[in-house]
Amino acid sequence: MRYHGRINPPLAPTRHHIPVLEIPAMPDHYDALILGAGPAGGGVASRLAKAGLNVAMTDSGPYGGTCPLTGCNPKKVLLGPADLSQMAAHMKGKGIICKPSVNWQELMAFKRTFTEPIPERAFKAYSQEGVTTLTGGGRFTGPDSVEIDGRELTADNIFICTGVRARPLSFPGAEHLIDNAGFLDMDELPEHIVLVGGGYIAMEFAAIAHYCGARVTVLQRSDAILRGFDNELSGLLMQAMRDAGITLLLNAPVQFVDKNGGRLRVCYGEEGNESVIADAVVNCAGRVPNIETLNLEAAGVETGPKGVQVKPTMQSVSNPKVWAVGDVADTPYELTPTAVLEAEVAVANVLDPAANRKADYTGIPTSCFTLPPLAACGLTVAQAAKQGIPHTVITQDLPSKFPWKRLGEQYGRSKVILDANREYILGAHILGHNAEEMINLFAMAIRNRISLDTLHSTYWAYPTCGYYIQYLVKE
Ligand SMILES: Cc1cc2nc3c(=O)[nH]c(=O)nc-3n(C[C@H](O)[C@H](O)[C@H](O)COP(=O)(O)OP(=O)(O)OC[C@H]3O[C@@H](n4cnc5c(N)ncnc54)[C@H](O)[C@@H]3O)c2cc1C
Ligand SMILES: NC(=O)c1ccc[n+]([C@@H]2O[C@H](COP(=O)([O-])OP(=O)(O)OC[C@H]3O[C@@H](n4cnc5c(N)ncnc54)[C@H](O)[C@@H]3O)[C@@H](O)[C@H]2O)c1
Repeated sequence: MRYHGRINPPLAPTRHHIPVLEIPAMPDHYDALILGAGPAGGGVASRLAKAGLNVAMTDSGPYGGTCPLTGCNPKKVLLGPADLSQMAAHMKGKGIICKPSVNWQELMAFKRTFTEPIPERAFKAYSQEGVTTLTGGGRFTGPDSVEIDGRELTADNIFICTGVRARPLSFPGAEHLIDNAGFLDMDELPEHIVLVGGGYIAMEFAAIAHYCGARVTVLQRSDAILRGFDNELSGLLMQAMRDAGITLLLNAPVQFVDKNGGRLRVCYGEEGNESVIADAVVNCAGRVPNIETLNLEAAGVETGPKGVQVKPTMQSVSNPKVWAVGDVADTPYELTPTAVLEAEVAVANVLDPAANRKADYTGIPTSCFTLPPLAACGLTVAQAAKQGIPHTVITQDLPSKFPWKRLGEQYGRSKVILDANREYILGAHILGHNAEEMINLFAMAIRNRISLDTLHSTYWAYPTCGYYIQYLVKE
């Protein structure tokens, strides 16, 4: 029997191309069927196929998922010139005489050299690994059966790896907003851009747009940004971004958006009495799981507001044939490394159910790629206090230390949480140039319980930021 994968409309507007391939004859039953070909689904599919299982994977959009197409990687490419521009601003009067200007069209063309080859490359790579690669959205028809494009497949294990998408907003005029995919693929840099929200995506996009030359307004509905990060450091980041010229408004819920000539009027505040005129408005108001179209009731799969409810083994709490991995699973993180971690855990449990492997999130690092970046790993001070863990906090200002001073950095701070005996690191929080790299060293120390003695007996390259870690863990 021959199967022709159908090209479904992608979830969000995208330029990516789904290859139309003749799929070889395929059975109706698989050892594993995976819905979603992002880092989570791909991680599961590759590992199970390598272990010799009969695996099929489908995606309703382009292969690759959010991270390489509309998330981590394109964002980091756009951040390159923004980073240079920020550095030049800090070095003004210290040897730099002109401000770099960014050619957005050229930058976008460069970004597309990363994103455009991904879907076809990923599709082919999984096929070559022995995965039956399908296209089309999956929809459960029973506890172990899924319909894809009119055809029913059954599997011993079904993996939900469908990710998350921008939260639909309900205020009038919400249809005028673009999402992360739209922002990261804009043909022109708008003169004035409004970002709705105050989390990772809003802050990162604010840094990119501002340092690439746009006027930026962030409208955050609550009284803080970047919840979950250390409050003092996120407050300092807010100060740094405001000083750089970004308008960052707290307690500013958007009430409605309407068209004003060729531009958009964004009305915000409790009564909607305040307004700004913008050329683009971006929905950065959090993410919701892609589960509505899966017909999970047919499979008896329980869900909550954060997605599919799973045991620490990544198995559904209500259907032992179903697993959920990555952003769509109701677990503590929505990050690429944790999607991979969860894929490893689920695969280990499918291959050896007696292993009963559980997801362990100890020492997962995260970085918000703002300018300056804010990175974190392990406990915050508030969490250590709430959990009643005796601890010591060591705070250091970075701009006075050589690696940051030589770059003219004005904002930077580290906060390291040690156990009460000052033997081990419980948490690390860094705001400043290179924070996103330094946090990896803290992650290694926290996850592997490396003692401060060992850190102190390590010799670091001088004069790197890493060299200064020894000073960040002592007063
Ligand atoms: C702007 C942005 C920047 C980010 N930056 C970072 C970063 O710097 N570092 C980091 O660690 N994380 C970052 N993330 C998060 C990271 O992208 C995600 O954690 C990661 O992609 C999760 O992988 P996933 O496979 O679970 O989901 P996804 O990558 O979203 O993949 C899900 C796949 O499922 C498909 N799908 C959806 N519904 C169906 C269906 N019914 N049937 C079949 N397929 C379906 C989708 O088309 C998609 O391909 C960022 C996210 C965004 C939005
Ligand atoms: N560098 C990174 O690793 C990176 C970058 C981007 C995204 N991500 C991942 O993606 C996830 C999603 O990012 P995000 O920025 O969308 O979410 P977020 O959870 O970080 O922030 C959501 C923001 O939207 C606001 N908000 C929520 N509901 C709202 C509403 N109805 N109206 C207006 N504002 C509202 C919240 O107050 C918050 O400020 C992150 O939690 C993170 O796990 C990671």
